[in-house]
Amino acid sequence: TGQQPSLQEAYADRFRVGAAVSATTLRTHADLLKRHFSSVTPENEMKWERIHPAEAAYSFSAADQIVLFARDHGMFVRGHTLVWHNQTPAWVFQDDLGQPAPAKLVEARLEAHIAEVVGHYRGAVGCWDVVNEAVIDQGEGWLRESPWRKALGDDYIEKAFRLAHQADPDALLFYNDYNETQPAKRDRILRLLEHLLDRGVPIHGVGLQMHVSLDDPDIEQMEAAIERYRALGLRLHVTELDVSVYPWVHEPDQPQMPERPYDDELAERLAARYEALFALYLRHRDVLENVTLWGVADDATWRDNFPVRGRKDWPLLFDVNHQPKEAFWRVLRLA
Ligand SMILES: Oc1ccccc1CN[C@@H]1C=C[C@@H](O)[C@H](O)[C@H]1O
Repeated sequence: TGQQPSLQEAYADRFRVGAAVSATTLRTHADLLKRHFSSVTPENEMKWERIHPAEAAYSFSAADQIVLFARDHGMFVRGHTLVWHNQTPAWVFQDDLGQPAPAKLVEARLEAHIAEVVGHYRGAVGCWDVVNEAVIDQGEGWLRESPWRKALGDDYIEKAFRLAHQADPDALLFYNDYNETQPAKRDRILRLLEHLLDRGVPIHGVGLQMHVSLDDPDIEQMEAAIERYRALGLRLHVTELDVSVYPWVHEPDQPQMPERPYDDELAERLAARYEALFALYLRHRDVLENVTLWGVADDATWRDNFPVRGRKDWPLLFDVNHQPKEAFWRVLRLA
């Protein structure tokens, strides 16, 4: 990476360029991380199932490694994520007989978790994805029927934000979601954000996951959504950008595209897509402060197992040998 121009230096006066990391990729991808990124997000190490595996047991060591690496290299840290319906252990919602725990017990656990985790990283984590994916994808409702909502009702979201703010008044607090530019879901997210803002809830930004494919969603749809979110006066972060070379098939009964090789045609289509995405982000750099990719290189991407387990994907800026792809050069030249 010595001779490579630095991506985060090229974008330094536009927005931070970040990457999701694990305690492993901290080592295996260290050179690329140090050279090209100015923000890191623990991909899994701060999720409830990892950091608070049992009621009386917190496990900070893996996330601490990431936070210390970031501190050593002057990188911003995005905390991910305090309240989510996935990767949260069942004990949180159960009493000691394995029955659904009463609301007061679940609320006490929420309070303890946020106080302990946000308190532990106070001054080291610059912002938190306080609540992840609380809004439904399809259908007529609004909020997802998550274990949190079942136990605590709709205002678990407000509670989580207020608890996080109490634990670290200086941390910026974000709501994070995916399919966030799809108009119907966008409008449900906007309804939630307006509800929180109207109630004076301490929320500072919206996290746009931007898990996209080569051709969808289109830039116009994304820009229309960005215009709506920024109109609320919130900061924007792109939090989990990756560009799958496969179409996003939502319907479980629909066939998924079979694995395809990463050839020159794909390399060019991916490069053009990344160029269009970063041009969009640059148009909104006055409120878009952080663009984080959900990984560093194609040898370590969650997309190899979602939505199809074992189907190789090629969604990031560096290839399986940690070399810059055409997409990297096109993004760099845009700065
Ligand atoms: O949770 C989902 C469900 C369906 C589609 C996409 C998502 C995206 N969900 C993201 C992806 C990977 C995880 O590591 C992140 O924590 C999560 O925010």
